[in-house]
Amino acid sequence: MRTAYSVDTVRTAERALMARLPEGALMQRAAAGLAVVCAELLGRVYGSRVVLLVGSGDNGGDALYAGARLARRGAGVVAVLLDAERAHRAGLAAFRAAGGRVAGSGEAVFDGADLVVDGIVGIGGRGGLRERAVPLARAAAQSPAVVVSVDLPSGIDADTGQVTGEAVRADVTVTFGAYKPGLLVDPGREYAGAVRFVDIGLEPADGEAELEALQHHDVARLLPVPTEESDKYRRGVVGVVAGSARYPGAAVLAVAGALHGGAGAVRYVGPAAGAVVSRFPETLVSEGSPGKAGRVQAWVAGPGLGDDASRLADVVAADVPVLIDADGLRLADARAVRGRAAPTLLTPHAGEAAALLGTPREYVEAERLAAVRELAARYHATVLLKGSTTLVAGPDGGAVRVNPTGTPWLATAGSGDVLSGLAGSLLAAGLGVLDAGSVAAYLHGLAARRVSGGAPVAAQDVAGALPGAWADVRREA
Ligand SMILES: NC(=O)C1=CN([C@@H]2O[C@H](COP(=O)(O)OP(=O)(O)OC[C@H]3O[C@@H](n4cnc5c(N)ncnc54)[C@H](OP(=O)(O)O)[C@@H]3O)[C@@H](O)[C@H]2O)[C@@H](O)CC1
Ligand SMILES: Nc1ncnc2c1ncn2[C@@H]1O[C@H](COP(=O)(O)OP(=O)(O)O)[C@@H](O)[C@H]1O
Ligand SMILES: [K+]
Repeated sequence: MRTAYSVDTVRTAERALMARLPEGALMQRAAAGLAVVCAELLGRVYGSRVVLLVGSGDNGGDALYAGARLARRGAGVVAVLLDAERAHRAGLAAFRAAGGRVAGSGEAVFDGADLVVDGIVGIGGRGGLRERAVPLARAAAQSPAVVVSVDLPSGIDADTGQVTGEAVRADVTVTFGAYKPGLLVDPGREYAGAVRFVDIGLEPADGEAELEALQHHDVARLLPVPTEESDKYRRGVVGVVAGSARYPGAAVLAVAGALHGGAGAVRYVGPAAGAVVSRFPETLVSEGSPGKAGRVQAWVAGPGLGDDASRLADVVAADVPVLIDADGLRLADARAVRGRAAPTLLTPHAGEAAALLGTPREYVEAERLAAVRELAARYHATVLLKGSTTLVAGPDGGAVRVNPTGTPWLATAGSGDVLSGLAGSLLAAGLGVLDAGSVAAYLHGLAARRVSGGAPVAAQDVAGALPGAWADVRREA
């Protein structure tokens, strides 16, 4: 599991570690790691040209010490100081002693640069970039040089990933001691480029993580795998309430996802039974009410219902885990959802989340982490917020899961229906609700990447690639 920690938690861990180490040791560890990554990116350090953007805090200090290391190896390193009076004193002295040079005012430092090191501001930053730093961020973006951000891209909020105004766009971010949430959650994540982690010995307290990202081995451990004793009922039955005369395809896609989620059988209840069976004859179909469809271990309700709320109340009243998606989020009775005793998983995209919260969509997109937590608390439900960064939050606080797989090619009609079916099937197979949501998002994203390879994908191809994604996870874990 990869974990990310808030600035407060990082600061506490930093103080504890600093108390045990000689002064300056932590910054030396950070700068050494940063210099190693810079050297790797340069290929040949000797004769290369490096520009440091140096703010007046320790983030600038890291850049200066790393610049000193590169200068000693024969790079031509020039530092642009945002505030000459307040630049990290010892770092600047070391930089100069190593042959580094401070840029004069108006000097065209970016011309011919191979690498720009962004040490403007790190976890001490508040708000978007200050005015004086903005032209530097723009010039770095326009230059062909590789941009490396120190700890995090200057201007992104470390705790939330929010970007207010301008921020540095990095090709690579070298982060120290702990991942920060803003590196894993959009929009900040997009500014960070590839994130490299440098271990400086920091040990944030157990249970303090803000975010968790599953990795292959975590997912492999959670996947439901049948044993000798299994039969289709013991593996779990998932019920799908989706589709309408107008949107039969949503039912087909949700069933496609459900068939690949590990449940032993899929029941479909609704008016698209004909379309479902002609595509997936293995589905058990009925047209009446969900309450009369036979036993299931979890329900998926909502995709493609249109305005037909008639089958929802039965599902919301069921005493098994229920996933509510798409039209179901609009149609379900909020009080009944909040009052459920069995686990509930809501899977809105940003627009649906905004409608549930009564906020503008822009708020959800800018502050995904706050939005998903707020929704989970308000509905006493686990919430999977879809989009460029998929987050899954439980109703009782605790770390939010952030999905590390996926591709923007997933933004295609019907791919959310596949995800609902998949997650519902994992619920029916017995996974906890946070695990079912995050494992589904992981496999879904992996399947999309597998099938896309940089080209457009259709939702049914994502469903078709799910078995391959399972196999990859189990083989590579
Ligand atoms: N944690 C660890 O274990 C380790 C941490 N280390 C490093 O220390 C870094 C944190 O250093 P830090 O605390 O000195 O703060 P930092 O990020 O340099 O920012 C403060 C400066 O930025 C300014 N400023 C503020 N907002 C701004 C904005 N929007 N736009 C522009 N400027 C802005 C602010 O100005 P002021 O408000 O004072 O006028 C002040 O001058 C951390 O990220 C990591 O790199 C490693 O060395 C070792 C291990
Ligand atoms: N920019 C993006 N990058 C990555 N994944 C995305 C992006 N936009 C949407 N997705 C994913 O695509 C899927 C779309 O689901 P949804 O919005 O419900 O579409 P539909 O209702 O048409 O099925 C979700 O899994 C979501 O996380
Ligand atoms: K930075």
